[in-house]
Formats: sequence, structure tokens, C-alpha cells
Amino acid sequence: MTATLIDGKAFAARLRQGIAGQVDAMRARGITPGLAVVLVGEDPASQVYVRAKGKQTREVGMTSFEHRLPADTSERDLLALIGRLNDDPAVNGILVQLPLPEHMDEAAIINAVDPAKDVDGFHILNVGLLATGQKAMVPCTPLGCLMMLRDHLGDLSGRRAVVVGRSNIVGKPMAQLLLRDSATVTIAHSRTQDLPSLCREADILVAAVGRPGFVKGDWIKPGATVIDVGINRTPDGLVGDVDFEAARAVAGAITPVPGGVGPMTIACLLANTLTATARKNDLPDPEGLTP
Ligand SMILES: NC(=O)C1=CN([C@@H]2O[C@H](COP(=O)(O)OP(=O)(O)OC[C@H]3O[C@@H](n4cnc5c(N)ncnc54)[C@H](OP(=O)(O)O)[C@@H]3O)[C@@H](O)[C@H]2O)C=CC1
Ligand SMILES: Nc1nc(=O)c2c([nH]1)NC[C@@H]1CN(c3ccc(C(=O)N[C@@H](CCC(=O)O)C(=O)O)cc3)C=[N+]21
Repeated sequence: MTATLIDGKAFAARLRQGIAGQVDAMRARGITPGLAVVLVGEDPASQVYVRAKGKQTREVGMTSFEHRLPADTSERDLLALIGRLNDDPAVNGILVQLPLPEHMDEAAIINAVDPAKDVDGFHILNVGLLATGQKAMVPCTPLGCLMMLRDHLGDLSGRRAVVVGRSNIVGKPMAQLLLRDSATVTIAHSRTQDLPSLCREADILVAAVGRPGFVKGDWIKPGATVIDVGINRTPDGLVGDVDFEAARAVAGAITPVPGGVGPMTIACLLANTLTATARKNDLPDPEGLTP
């Protein structure tokens, strides 16, 4: 048996098409959603993402604001910029690209963003709202993973999910979303014992570790749905956290890298910008873009 490929690239293109239609409708009423992306420093990978985000933002008819600051920018100056973006009515979404340079207090920066404009869903208010089942801004990568899981599996309730990785940006919010959909969720990390056996129990396996090919084929339950969040640059090119060829022979469905979770992350960023714009203007949440 060979696993079904979950085509994140195609899914993201459909999502963006729907978003573009909703942006058109908003613009007809005089509202143009705006997304500001802030990049501090010259990390090459970050520059690639920021360029892709700007391009796709414009393609769906939103306004893109890009702020590139030198790596030695002071925290004070960055906070001042965030303050101006918070106050700017043309800006509906703010994303501060991570990682930030060492000398910055990441939490302080994230929590300086107006929670209503926090399209990354990293602000403590949004984290708390998600954890308590209230209307929040939901982190883009886990939201994209959830959309693909629901699309492929339908109802997730009662399914056993294992999330490998407990970061604030992927693992933890992913687990929250799966729990909200009534999956039975386990979060694994570097101290987890006998990870292969744990993974073998998973109907849904999400790998967000940051190590190329970390999840082996024989860790996967036959027929399971595997979501590979990993983005690892190796001499062989871009690879995920799952040993793709081996996993493909066992899993029921799997997301490839590239072309899986990555494109969905950017599409969900646009989705969140649309949601933030709708909420700001007392319009109902856009259909199908919130969990
Ligand atoms: N496609 C996309 O859109 C995105 C992709 N990514 C990619 O996803 C991956 C994860 O990102 P992120 O969550 O930010 O990474 P972090 O480095 O913040 O977290 C990695 C997690 O993996 C765990 N881990 C590390 N080694 C092991 C191990 N040997 N066994 C079990 N668990 C382990 C860590 O555990 P512990 O906490 O114990 O240290 C940690 O919780 C990266 O490849 C990143 O590039 C990230 C964001 C978006
Ligand atoms: N505040 C913040 N929010 C983020 O959402 C955020 C961030 N910081 N820092 C970095 C990570 C990483 N991330 C990706 C986005 C798109 C792809 C993506 O489109 N990947 C393509 C390949 C692109 C390539 O070739 O590199 C794919 O998987 O097909 C990957 C990773 C968002 N992140």
C-alpha cells in the first residue's frame, strides 16, 4: 500500500482563491485588509518566507507592509515600530518574523502586538483564549494542519493523536486544536520515553521536531495520517522530520515536504488577516477559515 499524498500546495491555492473572493467583497465595501510583516536581521530562510508572504498578500488583494530592520536594532526601536503598527488603521495584521536576534526578549515583543492584530496567534491573550475554547487568533501552522486533517479524515473525535514537539508556535497549539476537536492527544518531546511505541499508537501523527527524517517508517501505525511540519535544509535539499519514503509505505496519508504544511502556513496567515479585518469591522467571521 502507498499512502495518499495530502497536497498542501493545492489546498493552499484553493484557500487563497476563496480568500481573494472575500477580499474583493470587502473592498467593494471600502475595506482593504492590510498585513504588516516585520523582519529583524538577515536570516536567509526568513528572507525567503517574508518575500513569499508579501507576494501572496498582494495576490489576494490585500495591502502588504514590509519592515526590514538591521540585526542590531534595539528592542526599544522595535517596540516603537510595533506601537505605530498597532495604531495604524490600515494595518489589520502584524507578524514579527521569528527567530529574533539574541539580544531581544521574544516574549516581550510578541506580547506588545495588539492581540486583535496578532495574526500569528502567539500573544498570551490568544494562547489563553485558545486553551479555554474561546474565540482566538489561532497560530497559522497548526491551523493549516487542522484544515488538512479535517479535510482528509472528517470528524477527528476519539482518534488518537500524538504530537511530537512542544514548542509554543507549533506543538502546543496543535495539541490544543486536536483536543478541541475531541481527539485523544499526547504531546511528546525530548524527554519522552519509548517514543517509537508511543507513535505506533497514533491514528494522527504530527511531527514538529526540527530533525531531518527523525520519525522512522516502523514508528507509524499502518493506515495512520502523518503530518510532517519539519523544514530542514540538508545537502540533499529541503526535507521534513519524517523519513518520507519509509513512512509512505506504511501510512494511510502523509504530507510531503516541500508542498505540504509550509504553503498552508502562509495561506492561513492570509486567512487570519481576513478574520482580524472582519472582526475589526464587526462583520461575521469568514466561512471556513476559523476552527
Ligand atoms: N512548515 C511550517 O510552516 C513550519 C515549520 N516549522 C518547522 O517545524 C519544526 C519544529 O519547529 P519548532 O516547533 O519551532 O521547533 P523547536 O525547536 O522550538 O521545538 C522542537 C521540539 O522538538 C522536540 N525534540 C527535539 N529533539 C527531540 C527528540 N530527540 N525526541 C523527541 N522530541 C524532540 C523538542 O523537545 P524539548 O522541548 O524537550 O526540547 C521541542 O519540543 C522545524 O523543522 C521548523 O523548521 C516551524 C514552523 C512553521
Ligand atoms: N512569526 C513567525 N511566524 C511564522 O509562521 C514563522 C516564523 N515566524 N518563522 C519561521 C517559521 C517557518 N515558517 C514557514 C513558512 C512557510 C514555509 C513554506 O512555504 N515552505 C515551502 C518551501 C519553501 C522553501 O523552499 O523554503 C514548503 O514547505 O513547500 C515554511 C516555513 C513560518 N514561520
